[in-house]
Amino acid sequence: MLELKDVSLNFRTSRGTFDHGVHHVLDQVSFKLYENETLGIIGRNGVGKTTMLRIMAGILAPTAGEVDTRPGKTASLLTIGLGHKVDLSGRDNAMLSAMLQGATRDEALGFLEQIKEFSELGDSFEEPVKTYSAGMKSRLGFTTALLTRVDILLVDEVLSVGDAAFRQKAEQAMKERISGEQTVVFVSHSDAQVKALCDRVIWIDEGKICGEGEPKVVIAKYRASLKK
Ligand SMILES: Nc1ncnc2c1ncn2[C@@H]1O[C@H](COP(=O)(O)OP(=O)(O)OP(=O)(O)O)[C@@H](O)[C@H]1O
Repeated sequence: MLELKDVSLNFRTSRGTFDHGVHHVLDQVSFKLYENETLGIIGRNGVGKTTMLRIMAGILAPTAGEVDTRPGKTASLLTIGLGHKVDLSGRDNAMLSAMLQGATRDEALGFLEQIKEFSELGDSFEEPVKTYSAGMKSRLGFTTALLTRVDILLVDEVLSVGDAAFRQKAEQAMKERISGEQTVVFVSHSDAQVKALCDRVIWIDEGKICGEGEPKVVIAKYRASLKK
């Protein structure tokens, strides 16, 4: 479905702490994403998980290496608050996001009432997003992405926000979506979520893949490494 071949990513930085102002985030990372699987990506803060998702979504170009996506397949990144136009209402943002994720205008219009209902935003759906709390923004972002269809869903930490009731509902909805014919890459710091949702896990550290395979096994190795 999608393959990373020897992908490296460097960021230029003004800080002198990195090698000559270059921060090497990913170093020749290669893996394949298979159709209908849910692949988890785990690792410490700042190791490059979000960066990897952004490369897979085509938002960032790798410094070296290649990303091959099967022709005609769309990948969409689901993150909180990214891309909201804050002066527009929740409804207009939902419409825009749905269309950006490949829905036609008529399809997007058809989604709006479902998005309003699932997100439980009520009358706030018609208010500008700049008046929303973080939890309200996450409800809008999550619901919009949940209801639109993409071939590869790239999910970045979206299940960790919102209040307990919405989180439970979001997890359940994500589970249903994943159990169907959906290819997913899932970044999360929650072991329970990764174990519940993922078929396979990749553990990233120091720019490289440190472990790969069965979620339970890889998570145990990752957790043990943190205690050293
Ligand atoms: N636009 C940028 N310019 C410079 N450095 C960046 C940029 N984006 C990310 N970085 C750096 O790249 C590294 C990887 O960041 P990334 O957000 O991918 O990590 P992460 O594994 O998703 O972290 P977390 O678990 O905290 O969300 C970090 O050290 C970060 O500071």
